[in-house]
Amino acid sequence: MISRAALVMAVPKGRTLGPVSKLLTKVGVTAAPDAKGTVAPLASVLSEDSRALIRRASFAGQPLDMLLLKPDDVPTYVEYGAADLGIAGRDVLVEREVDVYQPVDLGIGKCRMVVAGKAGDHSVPAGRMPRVATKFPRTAAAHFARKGIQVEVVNVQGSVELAPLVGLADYIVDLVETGTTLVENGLEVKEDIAKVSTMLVANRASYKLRGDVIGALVSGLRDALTKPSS
Ligand SMILES: Nc1ncnc2c1ncn2[C@@H]1O[C@H](COP(=O)(O)OP(=O)(O)OP(=O)(O)O)[C@@H](O)[C@H]1O
Ligand SMILES: O=P(O)(O)OC[C@H]1O[C@H](OP(=O)(O)OP(=O)(O)O)[C@H](O)[C@@H]1O
Repeated sequence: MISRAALVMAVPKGRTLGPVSKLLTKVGVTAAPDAKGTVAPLASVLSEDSRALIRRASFAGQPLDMLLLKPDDVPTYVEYGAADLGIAGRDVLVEREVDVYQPVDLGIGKCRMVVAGKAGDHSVPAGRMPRVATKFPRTAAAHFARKGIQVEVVNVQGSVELAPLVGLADYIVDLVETGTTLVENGLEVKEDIAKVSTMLVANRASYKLRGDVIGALVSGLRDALTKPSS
C-alpha cells in the first residue's frame, strides 16, 4: 500500500529507467533505509528482480514511493494525483494532453517525432486519402490538420515502420533517434514534427502542497543537469 506521508513518483519501465535512476541517484535519491538504517543505492531497488510495483526510496530524509508503470500511464497517475511526480516523455505528454506541471527537462530519451515514408518519391494515388500509421493518433491528426491535409490515422501499438512496407499505411508518425530503424526498413524522414525528451512532471496541487520537498528535488535536478558529469 501507498503511505501518503511518502512523496509518490511514477516512473516508466523501459528504456529511460536506467538513465533516470542514475540522475535521481546524483541528486541524493536512495533506496529506503532498512531496519538497521543501512541505505542501498537507488538502482538496487529499481532493478530488483521482483513483481512489486511500488519500490521504496528516500529523498532528503523523507520517504519516496516509486510506482513502476508503462510509460504511457505515467501522466494519468500524475494528473489524477495518484502520484505527486512523474517521469514522462514529451511525446506522451503531448499525445495525452495532460494538465500537469513540467518543471524540468531531464535531457534523457532525446529523439524526434517525425513523419516518415518509403525512401524516394512515393506519392499517394489521386482520389484516396493518405493513411498514416502511428502510436500517437492525436499528435498525427493535429499535425496534418495544422497543414490542412486530410488523412486517415491508423492506430498501431509498435513496429510502426512495418505499416508502409505492407500497405497498411502510406506514412508513419513515430519517434526517430539514430534513424537505424527507418533505414533498415527502407524508409526516410519526410518531415520533422517536434523534438522529444524526458520531463519531470508534477501534479499541480502537489506542487503547491509539497513545495518544500518537490522544490528541493527540482533544484537538485537543475543543478545536476548544468554541472558537467564526473
Ligand atoms: N528510439 C528512442 N530513442 C530515445 N528515446 C526514445 C526512443 N523511443 C522512445 N523514446 C522515449 O522513451 C519513452 C519510453 O519508450 P519505451 O520504448 O521505453 O516505451 P514504449 O515503447 O512507449 O512502451 P512499451 O515498450 O512498454 O510498450 C518514450 O515515451 C520516448 O519519450
Ligand atoms: O531511430 P532509432 O534509434 O532506430 O529508434 C527509433 C525506434 O525506437 C522506437 O521503437 P521501440 O524500440 O520502442 O520499439 P517499438 O516498435 O516496440 O515501439 C521508435 O518507435 C522507433 O521504432
